[in-house]
Parts: sequence; C-alpha cells; structure tokens
Amino acid sequence: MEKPGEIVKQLETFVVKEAPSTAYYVPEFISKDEEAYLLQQVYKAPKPKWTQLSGRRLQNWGGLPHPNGMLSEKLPSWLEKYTEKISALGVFSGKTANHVLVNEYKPGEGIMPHEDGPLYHPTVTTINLGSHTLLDFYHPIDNSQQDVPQTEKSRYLLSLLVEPRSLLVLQHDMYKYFLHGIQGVNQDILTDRVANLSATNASMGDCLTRSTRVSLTIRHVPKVLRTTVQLGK
Ligand SMILES: O=C(O)CCC(=O)C(=O)O
Ligand SMILES: [Fe+2]
Repeated sequence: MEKPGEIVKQLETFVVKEAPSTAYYVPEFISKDEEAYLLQQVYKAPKPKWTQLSGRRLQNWGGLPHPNGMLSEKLPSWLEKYTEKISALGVFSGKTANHVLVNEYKPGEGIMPHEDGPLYHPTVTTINLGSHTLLDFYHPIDNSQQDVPQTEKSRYLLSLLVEPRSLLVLQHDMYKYFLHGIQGVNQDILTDRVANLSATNASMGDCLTRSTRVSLTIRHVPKVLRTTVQLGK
C-alpha cells in the first residue's frame, strides 16, 4: 500500500525531465475502448450541460468551485472510475478528486494563457480524448522588466504534446508559476521546444493536423460546503 500523499513509483517513471518541476506524461493511459466510451458519455450529456465560451465549450461536473466553498455534487460513475484511478496515484496528497471540467476544442480553437488559480489543490490531471494538442507554457508577466517587451512570444517557454488517450499531470512550478494555454490553430509543427517529444509517437519536424479534442480536467477542490441538499422540505 502507498502511504497517503506519496506519488506512486510507477508515475515517477513518466516525469518529463526536459521541463521544469513537475510534469508527468503517460501515453496510452486509457485504451481505445475506454476513449470511445468516455467520448460517448461526454456527448450523451444534455445540451444545457454545455457552456459555450469563445474558443471552446465545456461541461462542469462536481459543483462550481467558489472561494466560500463548493456545493459539491456527486460525480457520475463514468467519471468516478477515473477520478479514483488517478487519485490512487497520490497526486492530490491522499485526497480524491471531486471536480471534472470537460473541455471540447474544434480545430482552430484554444485557450488563452492563464493560471488555474487558488480554488484547487495545486495539481491538474488531464485525460486527453479524440485529438492531440500542444499545451504551451509561458513565464508570468514580469513588471520589473520594463525595458523588455512582455509579449507572448518573449514569455513562451516550452510546449507539451498531449496525444489521445494520454494522461498529463502538472504540479509545483508547472502548475503554480508558469501559465498554460493552447493556440487556436489547425496544425502543429513540432520543434525542439516540445519538451516531452521523446515520450510520444511523434518526431521533430512533424506537422500534426488537429481534429476535435475533448479533455477531462480532473482536480481536487479542498474547500467544500458540508451541506445535505434536502429537496421538498
Ligand atoms: O484542455 C486542456 O488541456 C486545458 C484546459 C485548461 O487549461 C483549463 O480548463 O483550465
Ligand atoms: Fe488551465
């Protein structure tokens, strides 16, 4: 048995050594059948479950994270299987993930560089479905560097190639210090800035065409309201 809060040994072998601390990249974390099943479940959700944003649409499962605490909702069993499997890797300090954000990106869509903020345990785990993407990492804006232009280009650090069926785990500086985003493009040309390239099926110089990608972003929200919802009272 693992001690609570300890990262399991198997996960340590998947650390991306070419990136700052800490990114784990696990190719083929789930099978093709599991991928098809998860996509089927995502697309079974009723239309109002989707929120359309600019550049992506999303489903929120588990409750809405809030500074005063999340009114937590039980996850559906098709997600619970994976929140439990991933939590058993020890990435949430012995706690179990209680929140899942499903993001869908069509080719050409993406997400602006951002931080995930203080409402979550500082670990994000992502199961990737349907298409690859490149997740790009950026230095935060440094206001003391007034003479150096602070553009996305100058702040860009590296990218991680996430392939379908892979698991990505980000902690420490890769979660807390660097910003992450996805460019809204149709194709990705792989350069030597793809830090996990040697752990993927791709090679330097490859041009990968995006199709629709669905990501399951699995996290732990520590602050939960201890409320029993009583209907009809
Ligand atoms: O789709 C992804 O992998 C990234 C999503 C993300 O950054 C977020 O939901 O905060
Ligand atoms: Fe994010």
